[in-house]
Amino acid sequence: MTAGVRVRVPASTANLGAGFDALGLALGLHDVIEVRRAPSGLAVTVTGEGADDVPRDESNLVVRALRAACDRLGFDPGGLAMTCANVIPHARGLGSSAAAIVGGIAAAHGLAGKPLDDDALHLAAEFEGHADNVAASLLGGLVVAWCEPGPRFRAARVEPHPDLRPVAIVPSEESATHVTRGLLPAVVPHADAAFAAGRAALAVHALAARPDLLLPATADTLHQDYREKAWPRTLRVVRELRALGVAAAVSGAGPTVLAFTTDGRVPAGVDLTGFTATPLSVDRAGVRVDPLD
Ligand SMILES: Nc1ncnc2c1ncn2[C@@H]1O[C@H](COP(=O)(O)OP(=O)(O)O)[C@@H](O)[C@H]1O
Ligand SMILES: N[C@@H](CCOP(=O)(O)O)C(=O)O
Repeated sequence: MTAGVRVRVPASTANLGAGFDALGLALGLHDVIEVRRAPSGLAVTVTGEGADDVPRDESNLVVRALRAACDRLGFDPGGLAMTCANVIPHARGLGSSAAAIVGGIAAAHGLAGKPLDDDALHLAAEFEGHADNVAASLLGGLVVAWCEPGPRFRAARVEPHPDLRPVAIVPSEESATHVTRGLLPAVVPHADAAFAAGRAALAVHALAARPDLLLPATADTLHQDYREKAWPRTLRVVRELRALGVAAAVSGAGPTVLAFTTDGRVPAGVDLTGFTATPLSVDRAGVRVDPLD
């Protein structure tokens, strides 16, 4: 048991085209959470993203995930003083909720002196409802996530190609993931499912070994068009970039556009008014937990 922990947890982009709920990539954009043991009670301080919105009590997502992980570990942390320095934009499709959940679970494991394990991934995915973002934040790099009967969430990490330079093109407006999941149909045509299976498999190969195949690899038939009415400008940017040969896709549930490049550039000629384009690195390490004095 330690006096406190510092957790650094990466953002993520999910789906990567047609890999709906299955593929994720960790990004070099990190929230930092510090949790110290205290005699009693709960004190939460939040700076940066969500500072005006997120709750400071037991309903805070980081705290809820931390408590759930402590329960699973049979560990009573006592009182807690937590500070969250948030950088990942909220409700933009860059996995802020997944990072909050993984951050809370990682803090619990750090305080209890237990390594992160497969149960931590399953718990995080249960919280989030799907494993693609949480697996990326937990493991780093490129992840393939799936769910076994039980249900039991699992994921495998794949080393991304060293030349990958993602660019996040982030609009100012927000879009809640649960809202745009509600726009998805219960069934899709078999031909669309077959298209998506091929492209998602190709995406893993392209992101790991063949960046020259990223354009066909990031085409989607499973979610983007169904969600268009939530963020029409996002899909316009995706289509314009793809027409210019850039492997662009909706990041997670949107509204951010993710351009999978090898030079960190997006071409001039696409109207990005209202968006901010930020080149990012790929996070290869996943969540990091360090003891505090
Ligand atoms: N660091 C955080 N601390 C507390 N709550 C958070 C944090 N990050 C995200 N959330 C919660 O998750 C919501 C965004 O989740 P979601 O709609 O899934 O979008 P995203 O694509 O950013 O994960 C926020 O509005 C907030 O309620
Ligand atoms: N597969 C999920 C991914 C959601 O990612 P987020 O970053 O938008 O939370 C989906 O498409 O709903």
